[in-house]
Amino acid sequence: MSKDIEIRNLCVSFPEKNGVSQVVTDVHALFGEGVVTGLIGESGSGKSVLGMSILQLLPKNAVVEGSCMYEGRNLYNLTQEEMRKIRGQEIALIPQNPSESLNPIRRIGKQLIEGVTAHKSLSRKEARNRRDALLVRFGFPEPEKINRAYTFQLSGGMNQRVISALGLMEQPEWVIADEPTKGLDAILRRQVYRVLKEISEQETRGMIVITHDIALAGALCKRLMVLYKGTVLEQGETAQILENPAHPYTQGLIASLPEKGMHPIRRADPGKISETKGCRFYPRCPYGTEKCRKTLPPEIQLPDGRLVRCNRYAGDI
Ligand SMILES: Nc1ncnc2c1ncn2[C@@H]1O[C@H](COP(=O)(O)OP(=O)(O)OP(=O)(O)O)[C@@H](O)[C@H]1O
Ligand code: NI
Repeated sequence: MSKDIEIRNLCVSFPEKNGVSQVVTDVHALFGEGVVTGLIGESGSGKSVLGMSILQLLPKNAVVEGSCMYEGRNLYNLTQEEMRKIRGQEIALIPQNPSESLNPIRRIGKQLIEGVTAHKSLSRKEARNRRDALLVRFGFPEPEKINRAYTFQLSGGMNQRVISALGLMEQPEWVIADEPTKGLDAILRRQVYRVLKEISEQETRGMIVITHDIALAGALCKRLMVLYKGTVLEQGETAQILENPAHPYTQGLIASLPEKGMHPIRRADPGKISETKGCRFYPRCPYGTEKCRKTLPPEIQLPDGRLVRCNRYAGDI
């Protein structure tokens, strides 16, 4: 049975007072076994929504259409009971907001072993050993101090690392790490990167890393998916995308990196903002045409294998 995670035709919307707000539109993604895939894109592009959809962790009012196949089952159709068996043990999420996931009135050490002992995947002693070893790997040389602490006594960056350890406690087959290096200084970022790299090579079947940290994505991920306003504009091998971005948005994203001179992507043309039918990037695109304004470009495969959703590669403009 395939341990790939394959998303097809994913659309996610939220009902609003004046209609619906569609935040993910027709996403296809194959997260292959043995591959670390990075999801990159500006704030609000739908990275976390996509990640959370896999584990049915979106709020109840979210409307999720499409399929997410894993081991022959569509995860979007599983009951909460079936989903509970998958979360944490098969596929674990390291969430974006640690403070929402940690209990404010329980000591960190207890929280880290709770899930494992409830699922009986490890004995109490094994669970404590794994917890302490993970804490050391995530940059806490004296784990007993952290174990005794409460979440409010820790900094944002410390909580972020605690939540990474928590996500890995049950030795999941898959890890979805949402901004694992957020709030960390350069040294700790490198440390977290090294641990995730080791874990992806030694323990997991695959990993999805959601990040704004393109350096992290470049170092850790074999493949990248670039999201913009809920659509995937480019996906393929990391080296191809970073060295030779094809989509005008990816080109802009890379040109805005500090090492590339920090040239910001230009703002949306106010006259074009209301265009909603065509390419999502049309209002900001330096190459936008009438065709881009009117229709969502198809996903086009380039000779090197990557997929790009842009009319410039459709061959007829
Ligand atoms: N519960 C919700 N109700 C309504 N809209 C939502 C909800 N959750 C997310 N959204 C909207 O969905 C869009 C995508 O949000 P998402 O959190 O996935 O972005 P993101 O790419 O992870 O951004 P960031 O990098 O800031 O974390 C945003 O426009 C957001 O406002
Ligand atoms: Ni997010």
